[in-house]
Amino acid sequence: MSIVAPSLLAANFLKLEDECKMVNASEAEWLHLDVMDGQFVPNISFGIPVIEHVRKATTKFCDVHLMIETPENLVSAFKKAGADSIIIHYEVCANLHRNIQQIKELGMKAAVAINPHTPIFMLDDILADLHHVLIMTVNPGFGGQEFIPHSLKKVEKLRRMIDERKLDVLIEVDGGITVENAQSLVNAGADVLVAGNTVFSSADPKETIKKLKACSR
Ligand SMILES: O=C(CO)[C@@H](O)[C@H](O)COP(=O)(O)O
Repeated sequence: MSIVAPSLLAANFLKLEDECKMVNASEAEWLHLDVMDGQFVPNISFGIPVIEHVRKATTKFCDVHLMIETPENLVSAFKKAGADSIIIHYEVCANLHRNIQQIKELGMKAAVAINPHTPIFMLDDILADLHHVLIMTVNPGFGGQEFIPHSLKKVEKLRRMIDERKLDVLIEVDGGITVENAQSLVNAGADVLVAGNTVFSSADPKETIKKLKACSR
């Protein structure tokens, strides 16, 4: 069974409480929260005050994906807002090891995201310090984009790297995940499926979450 993480970016922002209730009542274990700064990615989403409110409405593990520059300046504010895990981008962190330690010292699970152009081997010396790795399967910044097929190979490579070293690191995939392609990602080695539009634009979101969750290796 996979871990499903609905991405709130695709929710109806006028009805966030209802959207959280729907996720609470579903089989999803995580809620994925996309924070964008308009600098690292060409879009702005939501930030700390929204996450503080969502935290009160959700019973799920809050997985906060920081698509921002200098994430280290805001990590403790996101902890206060209720984050359970923080994902920072490999591409913006000159002191990645230090930044990961900072997240862990604050009592959160630490994760690194890599963009479609960043090879898996860049994670070689940080992998053992992570709770999960987020492989971006679209270019970050927008929901509703098409899955980049090459990502499957990256998931396979990372799975091999984790298994060969007998590490306990989860692989999360994010972007263009659908009920149709989810099983192939899980076969390749993914553990956590982030899904925005597939869930929130679905006629029956809870049933869609159930179908994603049923994907297993
Ligand atoms: O981080 C991002 C986009 O930058 C994702 O989390 C999207 O929110 C996924 O949306 P869908 O592709 O599933 O609609």
